[in-house]
Amino acid sequence: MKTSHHPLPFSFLKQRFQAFHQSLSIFQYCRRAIQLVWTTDRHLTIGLAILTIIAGLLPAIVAYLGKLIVDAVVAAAQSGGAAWTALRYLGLEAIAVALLSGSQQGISLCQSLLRVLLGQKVNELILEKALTLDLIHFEDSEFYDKMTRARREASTRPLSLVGRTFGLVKDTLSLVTYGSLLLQFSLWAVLLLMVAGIPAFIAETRFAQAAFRLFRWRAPETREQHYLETLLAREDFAMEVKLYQLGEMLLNRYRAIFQRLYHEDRDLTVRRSVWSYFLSLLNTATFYATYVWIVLEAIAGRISLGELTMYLVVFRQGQSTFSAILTSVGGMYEDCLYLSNLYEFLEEAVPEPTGYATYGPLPGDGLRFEHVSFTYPDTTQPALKDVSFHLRPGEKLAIVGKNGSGKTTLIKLLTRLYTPDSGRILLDGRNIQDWDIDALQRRIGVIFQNFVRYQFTVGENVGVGDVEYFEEEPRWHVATEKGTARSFIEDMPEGFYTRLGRWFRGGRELSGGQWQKIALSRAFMRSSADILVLDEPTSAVDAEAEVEIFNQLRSVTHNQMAILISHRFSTVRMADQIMVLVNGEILEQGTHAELMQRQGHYARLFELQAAGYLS
Ligand SMILES: Nc1ncnc2c1ncn2[C@@H]1O[C@H](COP(=O)(O)OP(=O)(O)OP(=O)(O)O)[C@@H](O)[C@H]1O
Repeated sequence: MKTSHHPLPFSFLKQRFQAFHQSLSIFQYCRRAIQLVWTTDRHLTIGLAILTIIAGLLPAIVAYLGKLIVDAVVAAAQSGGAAWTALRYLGLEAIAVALLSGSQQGISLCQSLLRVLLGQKVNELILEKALTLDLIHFEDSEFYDKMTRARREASTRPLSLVGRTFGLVKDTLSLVTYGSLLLQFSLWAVLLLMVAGIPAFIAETRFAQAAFRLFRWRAPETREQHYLETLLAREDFAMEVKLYQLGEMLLNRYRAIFQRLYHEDRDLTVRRSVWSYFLSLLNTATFYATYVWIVLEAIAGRISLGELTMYLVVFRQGQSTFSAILTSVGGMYEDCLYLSNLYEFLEEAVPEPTGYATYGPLPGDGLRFEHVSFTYPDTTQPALKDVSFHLRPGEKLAIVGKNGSGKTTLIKLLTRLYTPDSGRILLDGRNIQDWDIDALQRRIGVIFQNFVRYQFTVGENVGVGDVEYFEEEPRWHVATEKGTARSFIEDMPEGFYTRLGRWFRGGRELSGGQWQKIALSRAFMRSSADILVLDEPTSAVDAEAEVEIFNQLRSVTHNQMAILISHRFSTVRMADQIMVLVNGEILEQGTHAELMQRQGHYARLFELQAAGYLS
């Protein structure tokens, strides 16, 4: 016996329904886009709404006036009466048409203004969000893609969505008024009008989904393309790209990515346009079928000549309005998908600030690392293992170790750019995680190896060390004096007001060592800081300048703690404590004399370097 059990169709239907429901839920972004526009500029939004309603109602009025004109003309011609009635209608129609084009112009004016404001607003939102993020986010490529996607498209999408939403309202109003005129002819004609457009709508939505999927998949390729563009077109890369003759190779890579993306794009665009043509044929067929019908009705004398013209206009325009509505909905779907990406980025969870303390229970205790370990996300090898040390106010600590031994990582943990996996870092007896992040960072002046070369003036390049006093020239003087940069700055034609870098007109380039002195001055700018961290601050300066910098460092930082990372043992030896890191672990720790006496790793490296200098 056969049982008629059909689980398949049911689950299939359920699946389709869920997919449909999911498709609809994407439209929640319309509300958010309108909110966004509303908060951007209320007046323009209200103006846009009013003009939209006017532009929606007028076309049907024009069509109706057209009918009145034809009927009045026919009546006047048949009875030989005056032409006044027809001319009056004609005048009214002219006014209505003028109003219609005025309202359309107004809509495009409001939209142009809103586009600029909205683009700025969304970009600001994205940048504000970027400010709140952790360094970990920036190093996460998936997250980075999300941000790139958000920045690339989303600043134009919200307005497009709002424009389409308003367009939809306008078209719907027109359609309802057309429909009520057409209803006098036949309910079937109204239904025909609607049914013929539905396939086009389904096709549009599908293609919109496909386009968005492509856009999402492609984020890494697009990012690579941007990166190649930067390599090829930016001044700081130009020298190496030229000397190694990388240009052609990079350009070929750039082209190859373009070709791949273009082929995918082309396939989708071709398919979209073929479908759209065939579906429009369906519309044309419906139109002519109805045309025949209306003409036959007119010949049979069941409708007037004026009605004939009005129905034809209404049907043709109704049909195009209806497909415009469907296309808007398809386009809105696409916009919403893009916007979902923007909001996904804006709503990315931001770590809550953990601490609020602005001072510690043991002022004067200095800095302590207690069994600190840390592994970078997505890596297995710990970058730091069980690191402990104590640095008292006024003491100088030098860290030495091979490349990749964890020196910079230690600084990143101290400045809370990352959080240790285990162990504690204490400042004035309080865990730095419990400190208010701003208060903590104000106490630390850092220069990293890859410090930023801002394309600002010299003074501002120093000033960024303490934003509170960013533009205070006397402070620039003090800081550059300490950083041994003052003399060469004063030799420049515009002194502290010389613009650095080549991006802007009149910019001047500095040598590597000069830049390093600027960065050093930047760290000294933070006069409230009592921990000074210098990550290879002298790698690019000459030997004489190095001695000067360190004598300076000693004399100007006698109350401050300093952590110095350096590969030059001639400067390292001047520190109160020296720490040797190997694979993230402390191998040796002590003063220069102690470590030399131990005849260990440090002593060996020191002698090796001294021999190098002597030979
Ligand atoms: N952002 C990061 N993500 C993952 N791993 C990292 C990251 N930064 C550094 N590392 C790894 O952590 C280890 C320690 O790096 P760190 O930058 O602390 O070394 P370093 O001692 O400062 O080296 P150098 O002398 O070359 O400046 C290295 O193995 C490095 O590959």
